[in-house]
Amino acid sequence: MPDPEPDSPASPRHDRSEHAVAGDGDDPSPAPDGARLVLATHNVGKLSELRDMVAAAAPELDAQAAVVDAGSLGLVEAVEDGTTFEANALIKARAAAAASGLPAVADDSGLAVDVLGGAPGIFSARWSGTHGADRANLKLLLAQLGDIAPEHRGAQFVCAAALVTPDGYEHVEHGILRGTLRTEPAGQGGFGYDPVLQPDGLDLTCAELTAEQKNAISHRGRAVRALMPHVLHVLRAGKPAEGSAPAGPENQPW
Ligand SMILES: O=P(O)(O)OP(=O)(O)OP(=O)(O)OC[C@H]1O[C@@H](n2cnc3c(O)ncnc32)[C@H](O)[C@@H]1O
Ligand SMILES: [Mg+2]
Repeated sequence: MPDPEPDSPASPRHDRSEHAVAGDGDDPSPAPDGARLVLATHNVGKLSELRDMVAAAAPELDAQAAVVDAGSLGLVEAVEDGTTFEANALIKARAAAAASGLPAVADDSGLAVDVLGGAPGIFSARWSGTHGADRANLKLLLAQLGDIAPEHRGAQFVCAAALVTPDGYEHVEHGILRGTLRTEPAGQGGFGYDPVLQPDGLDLTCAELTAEQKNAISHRGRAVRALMPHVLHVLRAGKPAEGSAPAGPENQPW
C-alpha cells in the first residue's frame, strides 16, 4: 500500500460540515414509519458493520425499514466529551434516543497501543488533529512507533456498545480484539486502523479479512453480540421489563 495521504476534508466517511453542533436547538427529523431502532453513528464503516450485526442477530426484523441511522435522520453529532469509551458511547446513544424518540445503539471504540499506555484510545478518531482523518491518523501512529520492535508492538481494539431507550433504560457491553501492529499498512477492507492491526493467531491484518471474518472476532462484534439480547428485548417488549434482566431470544412476533 502506498504511503497514506491525509484524508480529503470532503471524505464521505465523515462529512461533518453538514451537521450542526449538538444542542444548537435544531428540531430533529421525525423517524420514518416503521423505524424501530437508531444506530447512533456517523462513521459509515462502523455503520455497515453494525447493520450486519443487527441483521444477523435479528433475521426476522425488517432491518431495511426498522433500522435507521443518525445521519439519515439528520441527527447532529453529539459532543464526545466523556473520558472513557463507555461514557462516550452513552453520550451518543442518549443524544440519539432523545432526538429520535427511538431506542438507540451507539459504539465508542478505538485502538489502545501498549507502548503508548493505551493511546490513542478515546482519541483514536482524531489522533492526527482532524476528526475522521483515517489515513492521517494511521500515518502518524506508524511514525510514532517507527523504532518499536515487533515484540513490543502489542495493541488492541476496544469497543463499548451502549443501548439507551427514550424512557431511560441504559445498558453497556464491552469487547476487545488483541493483536500486533504492523510497520506498514496492508489490505483494503474495513476502516480506520484496520490495515495495521494483525489479530493474535492470524497472519492477516483486519483490513485483509472479509467483513464477516472481522465481525466474528472484532471488539465491536463481541460487544454488539452481547448487547443484542437487550436490544431484542426492548424491541419486542416496547420497553425493558422492570427489575428483570432482558430475556434471551424468544419466539415472539415483531
Ligand atoms: O462517533 P461515531 O459517529 O460513531 O464515529 P467515530 O469514527 O467518531 O467513532 P469513535 O468516536 O468511536 O472513534 C473510533 C475511531 O477508532 C478507530 N476504530 C474503531 N473501531 C475500529 C475498527 O473496527 N477498525 C479500525 N479502526 C477502528 C477509528 O479510527 C475510529 O474513527
Ligand atoms: Mg466519534
